[in-house]
Amino acid sequence: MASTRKFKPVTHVIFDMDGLLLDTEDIYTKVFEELVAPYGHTFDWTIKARMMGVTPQEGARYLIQKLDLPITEEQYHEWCAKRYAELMPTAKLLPGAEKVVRHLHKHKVPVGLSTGSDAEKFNTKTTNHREFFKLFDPLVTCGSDPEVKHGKPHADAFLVPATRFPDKPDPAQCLAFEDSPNGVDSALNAGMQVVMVPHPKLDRSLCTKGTLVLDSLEDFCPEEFGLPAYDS
Ligand SMILES: O=c1[nH]cc([C@@H]2O[C@H](COP(=O)(O)O)[C@@H](O)[C@H]2O)c(=O)[nH]1
Ligand SMILES: [Mg+2]
Repeated sequence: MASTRKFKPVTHVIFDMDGLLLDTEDIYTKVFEELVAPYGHTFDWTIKARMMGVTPQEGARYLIQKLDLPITEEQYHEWCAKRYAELMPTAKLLPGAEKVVRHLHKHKVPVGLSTGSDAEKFNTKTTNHREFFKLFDPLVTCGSDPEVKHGKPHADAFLVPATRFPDKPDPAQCLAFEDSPNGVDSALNAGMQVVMVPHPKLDRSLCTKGTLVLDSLEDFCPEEFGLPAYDS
């Protein structure tokens, strides 16, 4: 059979979370629009594209500085935490997320996760998806993991999870899935191939560096990266 493989074969997979597995980016947009409006600012996709994927600490520093907000980082985090608690548990899994993760897990493909979030916010977001997120090991929350010194777009956001797989794969054996430019940069800096599944509203000129760019996880063909094909 003609090889359906189009890319270098991989043996391990590391998924991003926000905006890739979990539909949280529109919630983030809503929270940040509410945060900046009282100061006469709008939270637009130019700013959002720069923030997606970074740790909460980085995000706070960036937004306060970029819009010269008259609030402290503590006030930013306090306000956001309150709105996340109210809104994030309603986040649904994105189309195709469950299918691809359960398929890889069933075929014993090691599946990890790396999110810019910290452990506390991760728990809030996954309130209604506890069983599903047990499928990921290793699971790295860059915002609170002492080994992650920088986080996305730096390589450590993907190198740290790669080193935590028991069989210690070479980063080139790992395939990353991301929705943000920072996340794609992080995976590429780590020497990994990366499938980008960008938000419909993300400027497509920022989506040119992914090994493969898809509109949805539902369009992913595992065999193109040497992974087990879906059972027909
Ligand atoms: O509009 C935004 N979306 C997302 C983030 C940040 O990106 C992280 C999502 O990371 P990831 O996509 O790697 O799961 C969130 O924890 C948050 O810190 C942000 O600052 N602003
Ligand atoms: Mg993301």
